[in-house]
Amino acid sequence: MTVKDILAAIQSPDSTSEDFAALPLPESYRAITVHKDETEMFAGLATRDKDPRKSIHLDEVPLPELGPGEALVAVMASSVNYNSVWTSIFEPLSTFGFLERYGRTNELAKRHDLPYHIIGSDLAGVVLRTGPGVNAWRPGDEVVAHCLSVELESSDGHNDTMLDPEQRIWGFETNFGGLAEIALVKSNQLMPKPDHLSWEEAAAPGLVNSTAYRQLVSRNGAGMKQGDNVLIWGASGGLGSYATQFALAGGANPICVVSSDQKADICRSMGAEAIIDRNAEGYKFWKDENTQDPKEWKRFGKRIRELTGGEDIDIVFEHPGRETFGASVFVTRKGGTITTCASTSGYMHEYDNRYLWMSLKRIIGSHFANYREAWEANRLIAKGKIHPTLSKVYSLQDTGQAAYDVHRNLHQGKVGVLCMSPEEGLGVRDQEKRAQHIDAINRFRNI
Ligand SMILES: C/C=C/C(=O)SCCNC(=O)CCNC(=O)[C@H](O)C(C)(C)COP(=O)(O)OP(=O)(O)OC[C@H]1O[C@@H](n2cnc3c(N)ncnc32)[C@H](O)[C@@H]1OP(=O)(O)O
Ligand SMILES: NC(=O)C1=CN([C@@H]2O[C@H](COP(=O)(O)OP(=O)(O)OC[C@H]3O[C@@H](n4cnc5c(N)ncnc54)[C@H](OP(=O)(O)O)[C@@H]3O)[C@@H](O)[C@H]2O)C=CC1
Repeated sequence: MTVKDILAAIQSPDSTSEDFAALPLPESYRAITVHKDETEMFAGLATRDKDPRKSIHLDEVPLPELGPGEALVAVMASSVNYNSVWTSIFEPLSTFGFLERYGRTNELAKRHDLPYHIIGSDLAGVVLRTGPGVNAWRPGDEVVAHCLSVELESSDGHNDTMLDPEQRIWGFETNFGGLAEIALVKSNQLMPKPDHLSWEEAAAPGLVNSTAYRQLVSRNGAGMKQGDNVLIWGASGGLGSYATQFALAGGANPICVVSSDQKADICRSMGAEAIIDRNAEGYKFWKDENTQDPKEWKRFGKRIRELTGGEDIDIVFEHPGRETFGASVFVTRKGGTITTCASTSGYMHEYDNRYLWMSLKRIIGSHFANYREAWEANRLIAKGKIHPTLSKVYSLQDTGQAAYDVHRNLHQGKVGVLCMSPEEGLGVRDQEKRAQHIDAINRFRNI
C-alpha cells in the first residue's frame, strides 16, 4: 500500500468510512524534517542570515505507532507558520530539547524523541485510523487539526486547557507534524474541515486564526468589544490578517500597521480604513541598540490620534516584541490592554513602566488557544464570516523556500503547502457557499 492508493481513495467520491478503515497503511511516507545533527549549522550567523532552505529536508520516514486517543491523518495540505521558521533556524532553542523532554514523560511519548523532527502545526486532510478510546471521529472524516496537544492529567488544565502543565504545540514541541503526507495527532485536535474551501485554503487559517481569536476576542485574551480602537501590528501578516478580520467583524476599529503600499492596499480591501505604513512614515523607536526614543512613540501616538479623531488605543495586538513594545505600551489609552503572543524582533522587552501603572494599563500574555477557542475560530471560517488569507502555495519539496519567504517577510498573509494533494483547488464540497465568498477567499492570492 502506498500513499498513492490513499490519495485515490480520497479523490473517489464513492469511498466510504469502511473503505478508509480497510485501507492498509504504508510503512513510510514523505515528511518535512530538521535533523538533530545539524542544530549547530548556523552557529555564529545573525538571525536574518540563517537560511531555512539549508536546514529543512524532505525525508522518507517510518509511520509512527498509533496510540490511545490519537488519529493518523492523510494530510492533503498544510501551511507555514513562523514556529516552523524558528524550528528551522534553531532559535531561540533547538526543538530537539522539547522532543527529548516529552520523550521522558512516558513509554508512548518516547516515539517523539527521534534524531529528526517532522515539523508543521496545521493540516487539512482525511482521518485514516483512530486509536482506542476515540469515538467522535472515524476513518474518512474530512478534517482540519488545531495544534494544541495536552495530556490533562493535572487539574490545572481543566478550566482552560492552555494551562495544562503538559501543554505542547503539535509539530513544534511534538513530532509527527503537519508538513508531511501523514500526521499523528490527538483526536481532540480534530475539527471539521470547512466544506466551501479547498484543502490548501482550509489548512491556512488554523494556528494563526485560533491564536488571534484567543488573543483579541476571547475573555482569556483582550475581550474586544464593539467600538474598540485596536492597534494591529503586521496587519496583513499571518496573525494580523485574522486580527484585522476579527476587529472588523466585531464592530471594532482596526488601526493597521504595515510596511508597504501593497500591504496597505490589502488591509483596505479587507475593509480597514486607518492604516499606518511604518516604513513610509519612518518610525525609529530605538535610537541605538539600547536606547529607545520616546519622541518617536509620541509621533506614532499623534498619527494614531489623527486616524481615530483624537482617540487612543484600547487594545494593542502585539507580536513584533522588542522593537515595538515600548511604543505599544505608550499609545495604549488609560485602562487599555496590550495583548502579546510573541517577540519576533527580540524577547527582552523594554517599556516605560510609569505609563503602565499610572494609566492602569494591563499586559496580557496569550498563547495559541484552547480546544473550544480553536473550535469557535474554525466555526467562523466554516460559516464564511472570516476567510483564509492564503497568498502563495508551494509543493512539499519546496517547503524550505516557503519558510525562507516567511522568515524574510517576503510573503503576504499565509503561505500554503500541498502535501498529498496533487494540485490546488481540490476538496471543495459546497460550491454554492464558496461562490458567495469567492472574492474574500481570493483576496490574498498571488500578490
Ligand atoms: C502556536 C505557535 C506559537 C509560536 O509561534 S510561539 C513562538 C515560538 N516559540 C518560542 O520561541 C518559545 C520557545 N520556548 C522557550 O524559549 C522556552 O521553552 C521557555 C523560555 C519558554 C522556557 O524555557 P525552559 O528551559 O523550558 O524552562 P525554564 O523555566 O527556563 O527552565 C526549566 C527549569 O526551571 C525551573 N523553574 C521553573 N520555574 C521556576 C520557578 N518559579 N522557580 C524556580 N525554578 C523554576 C524548572 O523546575 C526547571 O528546572 P530543572 O531544569 O532543574 O528541571
Ligand atoms: N504564541 C502563539 O500562540 C503564536 C505566536 N506566533 C508568533 O508571532 C509572530 C508573528 O507570526 P505571524 O503573524 O504568523 O508572522 P508573519 O511574518 O506572517 O507576520 C508578522 C508581521 O509582523 C510585522 N513585523 C515583523 N517584524 C516587525 C517589526 N520588527 N516591527 C513591526 N512589525 C513587524 C510584519 O508586517 P509588516 O512588515 O507589514 O509591518 C510581518 O508581516 C512570530 O514570532 C510567531 O512565532 C504566531 C502564532 C501563534
